Order: sequence, then C-alpha cells, then structure tokens
Amino acid sequence: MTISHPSLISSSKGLESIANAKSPTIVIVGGPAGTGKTTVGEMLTASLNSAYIEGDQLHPEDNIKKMASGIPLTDDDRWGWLKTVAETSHKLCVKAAAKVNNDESDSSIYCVASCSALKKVYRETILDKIQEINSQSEIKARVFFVFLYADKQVLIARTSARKHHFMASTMVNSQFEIMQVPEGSELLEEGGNSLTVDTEGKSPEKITVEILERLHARSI
Ligand SMILES: Nc1ncnc2c1ncn2[C@@H]1O[C@H](COP(=O)(O)OP(=O)(O)O)[C@@H](O)[C@H]1O
Ligand SMILES: O=C(O)[C@H](O)[C@@H](O)[C@H](O)[C@H](O)COP(=O)(O)O
Repeated sequence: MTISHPSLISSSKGLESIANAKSPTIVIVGGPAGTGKTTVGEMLTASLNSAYIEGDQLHPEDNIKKMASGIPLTDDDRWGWLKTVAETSHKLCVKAAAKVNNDESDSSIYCVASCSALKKVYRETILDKIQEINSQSEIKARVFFVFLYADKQVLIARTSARKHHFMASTMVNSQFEIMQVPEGSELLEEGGNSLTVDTEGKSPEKITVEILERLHARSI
C-alpha cells in the first residue's frame, strides 16, 4: 500500500542524496508488535516512492492461526517466512529497478518491508537469502534493518487497542523474551547494517524523518 505524505517528503533533507545514490536497497523495518513497523513502513514507502511489503501478509496460514491463539511461533515456524520476506523483497527490487531505468522513480531505496526480525539469527537468515538471490540475479540488492523499539507496557496497550489484527497482545511478552535489539557489530555506526530507533514519545512522522536523516547521514 502506498500513501502520500507530502510533508514528510519536503521535511526530509536526506531524500535528494538518497535519490542520487541509485543503488538497489531494501529497508526492513523490524521490532516487536505495536512499535509501528506498518505505520512507519508505509510512511517511509510514501516518502521514498518505493515498493512496500507487509511481512505479516507472507505468513503461512498455520503461523497466523498460532499467533491468533496466543501461541508464540517457534524458530522452525519462522525460517520459511523469513526467506519468503527476503524473496519477495528482492522480487520487488527487480520490478522497481525496471521503473528506475525508465526514470519513473528517483529513490535508491527500492523496497521497504515490515518484518519483526526479532533475533540476530533471523536478520542473518534474511541477509543470507538476499545474498543467495543476488548471486543469481543482475540486481544486487543491499539490505538495511531499521529496528523500532519501545517500552513493553506501551506496546501491550497499543496492541490491545488494535482492532482487526490477528496478533494477540499477550504475544508482546514472548517477543520480549527472545528479542535481540541490534547491537555492536550489527549497528551501522560499527560497520553493520542496522539502525535502532527509540520510538518513545515520538510521532510516526517524526520517527520516519529521523530514519531518513540517519540513513542519509550514511549515504544510504
Ligand atoms: N509512534 C507511535 N506513537 C503512537 N502510536 C503509534 C506509533 N506508531 C504506531 N502507533 C499505533 O500503534 C498501533 C500499532 O502500530 P503498527 O504500525 O500496526 O505496529 P506494528 O506493525 O509494529 O505491529 C497502531 O494503532 C498505530 O496507529
Ligand atoms: O506487527 C505485529 O503485530 C507483529 O510484530 C507481527 O508482525 C509478528 O510479530 C510477526 O509477524 C511474526 O512473529 P514474530 O515476531 O514472533 O516472529
């Protein structure tokens, strides 16, 4: 889904340089339930004129049933899903590349995807899959993770208030038990590919602008 946020487009100084970079890039917006992956992911998408993937839509039916019943997914439930997120992101990158070649888009961030990617090994699984696909494709996509976090109680309150979503709010607890916020060598400032964003007390618009500025500061 693409939504228009002209205020974000004009308020982000980073966009011009991002547009000039023209290197196929996938940005995965991660974090536990309720941190704003979908909300911020859609705003980034609109600002960057990129493609968007809602990771939740790529789960097999059995995963959705489990989560809706308040049963946390196991690693084995997640591997296939994470690979699907990687494959779908790369496919959209290839499609977007054709648009860029036709000068219909001026962003180097070809695809934004929401995917909780809570553990380091999940992020590595996505990266490995993208690298495998890159090796067989003309489009060599780069991947960056933007990991959103907030206080657990805030997230429980938000997910409890959320209507029409399969994810039970009690699942925030099990997510916090396994969550590994990127740190050390995973961080962009340490030469890695992840940004962490404290979302507390910030509007989705402010978070989006912060992400764009921080990516731009690293010439992404
Ligand atoms: N920065 C924010 N401040 C306050 N509420 C937010 C913020 N980001 C998202 N929300 C709200 O929290 C709920 C969950 O957001 P959502 O984008 O669905 O999170 P996620 O995709 O990470 O589960 C939604 O009702 C959304 O409007
Ligand atoms: O946005 C949310 O409500 C959740 O974050 C949701 O996206 C869920 O977490 C994942 O689809 C898979 O579950 P795990 O995060 O447990 O891997």
